[in-house]
Amino acid sequence: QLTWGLGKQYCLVYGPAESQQAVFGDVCPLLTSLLDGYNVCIMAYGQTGCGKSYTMLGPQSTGEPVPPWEPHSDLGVLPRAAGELFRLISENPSRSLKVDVSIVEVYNNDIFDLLAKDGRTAASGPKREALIAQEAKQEVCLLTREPVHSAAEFTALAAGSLQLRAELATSVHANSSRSHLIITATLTTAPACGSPGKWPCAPGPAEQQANGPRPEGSRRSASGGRAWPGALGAQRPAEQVHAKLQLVDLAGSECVGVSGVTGSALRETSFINRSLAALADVLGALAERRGHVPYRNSKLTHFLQDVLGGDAKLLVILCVSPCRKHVAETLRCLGFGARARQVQRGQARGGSPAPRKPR
Ligand SMILES: Nc1ncnc2c1ncn2[C@@H]1O[C@H](COP(=O)(O)OP(=O)(O)OP(=O)(O)O)[C@@H](O)[C@H]1O
Repeated sequence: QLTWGLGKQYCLVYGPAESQQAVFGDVCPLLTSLLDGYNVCIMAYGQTGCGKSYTMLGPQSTGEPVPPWEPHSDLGVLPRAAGELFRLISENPSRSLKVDVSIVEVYNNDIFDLLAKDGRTAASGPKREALIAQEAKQEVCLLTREPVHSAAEFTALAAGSLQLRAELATSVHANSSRSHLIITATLTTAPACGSPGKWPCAPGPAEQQANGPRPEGSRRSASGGRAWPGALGAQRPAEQVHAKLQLVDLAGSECVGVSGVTGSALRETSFINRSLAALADVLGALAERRGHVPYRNSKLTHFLQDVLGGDAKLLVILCVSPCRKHVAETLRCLGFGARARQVQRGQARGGSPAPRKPR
């Protein structure tokens, strides 16, 4: 694995024997930045079967029950980040930070809300496309948001949603993800509703009007009222978005000749490769500081527009195969990382973790 940190622009390299704990050791300072108010995105990119889901989610990336927390276990970035997030929140309870989680997959260039519930039974229903609404002439993606109160709740929610994620056995990987998975934790601060300490507040009539009707079955909660790319719901003015953490497990880039897919799987591969190419195009446009950045060429880049083009802290984890036969894909992956590294971000808004020396 190689990690490219945008903004600070540094690169760390991990060998095959490196532990998940060691990888997270270098990711962890970003959680402090999150609590400091930065938006943070951690994204895994690479060839199919190279360990993206393993790195991001751990061995339970196939939706198996989450093992108990142990620092030396194989837990991935997500459960570790969740643990660190709630540890940091508990250190300063006076800030009254609240965490809501939304989980989507981008499959065949459509966005699916993996937390959408069946309206009547409130149970996980069949996978449902995210609802799009028009708000102030902008498209807003209305997603289900689940409040979580502990790392265990956060991790269990993610593990449950993985069972809905599109997978397929290919000749390269038996559990190949066919979609991009985006897990977003939104941190909000307590609303200013006249009586300090009352949390949560019931929305007032004006606020309800501003929000409009909720999508059926949705438990949409507070949000910053963002436009489509980072857009995670309609605005509730009383609540302030403090920062947003996005964990992105991209579908793997794939050479059709090697993976041997046909039919609908071939169509999926084509969508995956096109969206990854669109992501590379966006990074290329940002790196060259072009006037037009083609975010709208794919739902993936449109959804991630906030973190790609904004002043969020973006960390790209490249997963590459050590096998000689995959050298072409490996070089492509490194090319993506090099492009990401050329993107100049805005000036940091505050203190940021010092980069460690490459190993
Ligand atoms: N560092 C590692 N240690 C042990 N096993 C690993 C490691 N990385 C990956 N694996 C194993 O390799 C297999 C493929 O990994 P994974 O599912 O994470 O690949 P992927 O890059 O997400 O693939 P795809 O893009 O096709 O979904 C899995 O069985 C996983 O458990």
